[in-house]
Amino acid sequence: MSNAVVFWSSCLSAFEAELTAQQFNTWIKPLAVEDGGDELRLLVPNKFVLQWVKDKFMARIQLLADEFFGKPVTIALTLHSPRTAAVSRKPEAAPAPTVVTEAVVAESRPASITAPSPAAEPAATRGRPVVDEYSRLNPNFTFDTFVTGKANQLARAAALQVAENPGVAYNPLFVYGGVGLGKTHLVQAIGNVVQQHNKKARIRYIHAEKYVGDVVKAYQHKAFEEFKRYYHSLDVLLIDDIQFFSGKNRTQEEFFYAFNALIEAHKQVIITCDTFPKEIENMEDRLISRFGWGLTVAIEPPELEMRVAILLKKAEQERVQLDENTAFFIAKHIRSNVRELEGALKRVLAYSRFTGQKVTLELAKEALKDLLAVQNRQVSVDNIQKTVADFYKIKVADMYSARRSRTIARPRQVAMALAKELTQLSLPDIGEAFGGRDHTTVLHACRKINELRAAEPEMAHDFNVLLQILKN
Ligand SMILES: Nc1ncnc2c1ncn2[C@@H]1O[C@H](COP(=O)(O)OP(=O)(O)OP(=O)(O)O)[C@@H](O)[C@H]1O
Repeated sequence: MSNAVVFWSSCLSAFEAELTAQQFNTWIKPLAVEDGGDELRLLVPNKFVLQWVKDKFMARIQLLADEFFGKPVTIALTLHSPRTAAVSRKPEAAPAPTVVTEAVVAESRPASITAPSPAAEPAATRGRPVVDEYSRLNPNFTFDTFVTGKANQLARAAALQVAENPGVAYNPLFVYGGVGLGKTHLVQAIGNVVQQHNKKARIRYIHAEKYVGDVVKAYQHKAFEEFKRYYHSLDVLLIDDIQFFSGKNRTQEEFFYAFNALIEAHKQVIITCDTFPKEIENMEDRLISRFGWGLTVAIEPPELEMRVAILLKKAEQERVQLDENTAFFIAKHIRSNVRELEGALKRVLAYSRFTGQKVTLELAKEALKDLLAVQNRQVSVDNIQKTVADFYKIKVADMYSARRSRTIARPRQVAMALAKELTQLSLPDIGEAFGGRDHTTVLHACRKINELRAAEPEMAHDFNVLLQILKN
């Protein structure tokens, strides 16, 4: 199909205009085009994107293609990515040879860190497992109890795929997002489904800090062989908050071998983290690059309606009647993360039990009075301006100045978006606090920052960090 590239570039422009930046960057930008003779071949990086593009965008692409070429065009969606090679079941598509080489090197590490013979094992530790076999899955962390919204729908869809096809769909699955946004819940939901489908599956959920502890134990007991045997024999390894590996070189090395062994054997690895892989500090490059082999998905802070839905769901689980007005009140005031939202609801329910009164809006206001007072006191526009100026190393005065250079204007927009998110002020009020700017400028800033948060992991990260600082 000649002119395939020209067509694709016009198609990209059309989609860029029609979709949000997040949709465009997630679904359309990763595609490439190839001249397939009689047909047009669209190269897709993984099965997940393939299915989504097929369902949501194919009709539009077909229309654009027929228009461009002036005749009906056959379009083939084809999987094409080094990553898909790494996760394919086919033996020839196993991970790159370097992995095998490095795994072999692991076997011949210095004697001081390899397992001693049983006779050399200290009597006190003989027979004591270096890693306990208990798989700590919380049975309440299921897909059914996980409320879905824009903030987590992609992560949830990917998690479901992995739960249905462990070791095949995306390996590893890397879920990242701020504190208390449901990462642990979601990955444990995967573990629970896999366990239900296969009672014998060896599933290990472990918090990264505990894994570091296991490495230390293996050191102390000179039992790295046992450690390795255990971790390399799993069917599913769920490792939570991997940012805790930062700067822990020996742990990273051990995890590298476990990771390679599992991926090579088509066993599922699922990782959570508080940031995008490339932003994890003091983490070996070879690990960071491997984190991106499968699928990396974000969980964003939930928007208002989703927070309300979560509250209603939690109340239902507690068999408590919660009306929407009260749920909206709580959700409007507790914006930082789901854990805090849950905490606020628990407080309301405890207050209701304690006083023997039904849960009403009045009761919620009373129960959360202290919490909200602290919150309102803390988050003022002044506070936001100062925090953001410190964060980006600019002067606080630039928050109200007329300067328009990018290094000043962008942090100012971030501060405006934070003011919208964290205070009850109206857009004109916020404009006023930023040097008498028009409310449309504030609106534009909020939209722009939301777009950037969706499109650029760095902005999403900065914004979340600032939210956490301001809420604490
Ligand atoms: N979408 C959701 N639906 C229902 N409950 C949720 C949702 N998101 C989070 N929660 C609940 O919020 C609480 C905190 O979630 P979780 O522990 O999974 O967060 P996290 O992202 O792993 O946090 P951390 O970074 O601190 O490890 C849990 O009780 C969880 O059930």
